[in-house]
Amino acid sequence: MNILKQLVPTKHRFSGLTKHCRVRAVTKLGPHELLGVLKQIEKDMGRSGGIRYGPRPIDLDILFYGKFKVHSEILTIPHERIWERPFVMAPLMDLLGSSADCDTVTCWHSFSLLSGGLLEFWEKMGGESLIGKEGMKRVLPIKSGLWDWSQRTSVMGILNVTPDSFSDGGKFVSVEAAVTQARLMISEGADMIDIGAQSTRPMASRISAEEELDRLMPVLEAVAGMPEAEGKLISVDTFYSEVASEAVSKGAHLVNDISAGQLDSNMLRVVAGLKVPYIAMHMRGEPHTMQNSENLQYDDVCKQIASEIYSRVKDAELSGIPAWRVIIDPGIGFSKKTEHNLDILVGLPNIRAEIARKSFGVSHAPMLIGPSRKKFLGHICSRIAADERDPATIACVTASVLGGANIVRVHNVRDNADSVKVCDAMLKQRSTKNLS
Ligand SMILES: Nc1ncnc2c1ncn2[C@@H]1O[C@H](COP(=O)(O)OP(=O)(O)OP(=O)(O)O)[C@@H](O)[C@H]1O
Ligand SMILES: Nc1nc2c(c(=O)[nH]1)N=C(CO)CN2
Ligand SMILES: [Mg+2]
Repeated sequence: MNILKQLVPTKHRFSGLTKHCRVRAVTKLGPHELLGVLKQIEKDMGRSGGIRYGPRPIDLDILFYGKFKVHSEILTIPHERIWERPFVMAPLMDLLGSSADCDTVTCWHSFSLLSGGLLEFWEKMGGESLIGKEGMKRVLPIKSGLWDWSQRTSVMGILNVTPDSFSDGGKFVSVEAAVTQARLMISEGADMIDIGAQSTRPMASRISAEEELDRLMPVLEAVAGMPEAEGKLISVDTFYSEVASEAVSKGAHLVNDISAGQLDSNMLRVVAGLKVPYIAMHMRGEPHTMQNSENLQYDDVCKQIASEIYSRVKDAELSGIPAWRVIIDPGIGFSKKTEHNLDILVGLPNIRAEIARKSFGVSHAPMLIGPSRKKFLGHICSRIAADERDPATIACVTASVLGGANIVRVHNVRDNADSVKVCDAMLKQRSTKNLS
């Protein structure tokens, strides 16, 4: 397996009856040497003889080799059957973006013999409409299984164990109160519980990782141990690597980082080692400075958020977190004015389209939206008390799900779960109609 360890699996988010994975990597091996090594790996993994094109434990093929074409008795590059196989094309597309970013990729496009390159070829094959069919779906490895996040929208219930959160500060600090709230949210339909022990509202003063851990751990352990939490996911809302690491060792399944790695230089490396999904949220500055005027300058908010999130995901990849483990979040209320939050809520498809210019893989990442009870809703609806902002939150959740969000982070699970169900039913109806 040595060679596979050297290779960096760039993006793979697909599963079906078989798992299909594409890897883009650098190697010193020549094409025939590489084929020899791949054949040896297949053999070591138990593939011997067997039916051509039939079931097998593993099949390693070379699709492209830089800009080269190879044609020998034992090797043809580009691989001859790329063009007839949606299960090859789909993950291959996720390695690309809509604009070719180097000569090699331009060359791969030219191999398709179409002026629109691989993109046109994929569209002709059926494109995005093939996902969900042909045994292909987008999934995220989580806990011990695969989470098929594209089938329906997930509801993340917020559990703040902070004395100073803007909406529910102080309410769930005791372990009993926190467990009761987690149990209630699960009974109301929460798929995940996001536990946070540090308030990140504007101007919140920062507490240390030690203090955060002291607040978090008793609650996390109690929630993780609840029989009702069986089959549910627990995320930890933290920007500290130490907290993320400790929390995952005690039962958290994913890390939710409002800073996308910018507030703790060890965060990305640590999360890479934890091998759990990572929520990378867009924010400029830190909670103390995010609403400063320099952090609120946008020409085109969706475009800039897309490009800034993409940079964070790229950093995460370079630190060892594969892009397919990343969940993206445009960060409602973080370094945003009311108008920016509204631009995001109506512009989620634009954010994805903008990311797609760089990487189809990242543009198809699960997207989380967290508008719950935020201040801009208070401004729009003249609701000073945060817990009066639930109807306004539902409006945002509705727009988000219809715009392509896959996870909504909310305080009031009961009412938002209904909104999500209706939106999912509408989306299903829309896709059925598009097919007919
Ligand atoms: N680009 C390529 N990548 C891998 N093998 C190739 C390539 N071009 C030609 N071959 C040859 O094809 C032979 C059979 O391939 P393999 O054993 O992978 O069959 P298969 O897996 O049933 O077919 P496929 O990979 O198309 O599904 C290999 O031994 C190899 O010599
Ligand atoms: N991923 C994510 N995490 C958060 C968010 C949010 O919008 N997204 N909002 C918060 C403040 O309420 C705290 N944490
Ligand atoms: Mg093969």
